Amino acid sequence: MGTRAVLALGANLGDREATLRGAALELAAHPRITLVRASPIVRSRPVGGPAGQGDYLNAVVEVETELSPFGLLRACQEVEERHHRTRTQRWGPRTLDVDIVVYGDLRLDEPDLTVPHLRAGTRAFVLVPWALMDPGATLEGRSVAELARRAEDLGGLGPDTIPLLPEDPAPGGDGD
Ligand SMILES: Nc1ncnc2c1ncn2[C@@H]1O[C@H](COP(=O)(O)OP(=O)(O)OP(=O)(O)O)[C@@H](O)[C@H]1O
Ligand SMILES: Nc1nc2c(c(=O)[nH]1)N=C(CO)CN2
Repeated sequence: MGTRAVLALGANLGDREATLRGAALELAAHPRITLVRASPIVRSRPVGGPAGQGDYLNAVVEVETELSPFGLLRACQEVEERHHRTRTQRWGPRTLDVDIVVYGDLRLDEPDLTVPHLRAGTRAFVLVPWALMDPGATLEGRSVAELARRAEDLGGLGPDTIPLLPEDPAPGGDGD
């Protein structure tokens, strides 16, 4: 029995939809990661960072994994790396971010890994798709849907959504 974890995906460069879909499928293809369910994609204005960046597409996925927290971080970074490689462009804004939002009930504060993710509880671009995927979800005992309502908004974008996966897994997710 693995651990349930929630991962946040974000992209604001290139073919953002294709990047998010590719990332979800690559995570699902990992031998020690099972994709349980996925949120729809939401659009949001960039939070922080330099001015003039394009809008983001964000989504979250729930996975079950036998990887350790650092093993899962590494798997996320491998997926990021694959999408950061742009042969024609110099280093620029990233095409893909994959963050660990929660890993079971674990609390960890290491130099390279903090879970739950430090800023997840205030980021609408994480909380809104998470609540859409799992209306009953909690983050450190608090309702994710409630946190999503209290977070800063998506910058005037959304709530129109785009499916992340061609065919969403059945509600509840554990159809095996
Ligand atoms: N929960 C986490 N998920 C992913 N990376 C994390 C986490 N906690 C700490 N990190 C560390 O953060 C680093 C990634 O920083 P990065 O430059 O991607 O931050 P960012 O995505 O720009 O900002 P933010 O952390 O606010 O999302 C990684 O090297 C990783 O070691
Ligand atoms: N809307 C939005 N803003 C961001 C995002 C993101 O994924 N979506 N990621 C960031 C760095 O992780 C910084 N700002």
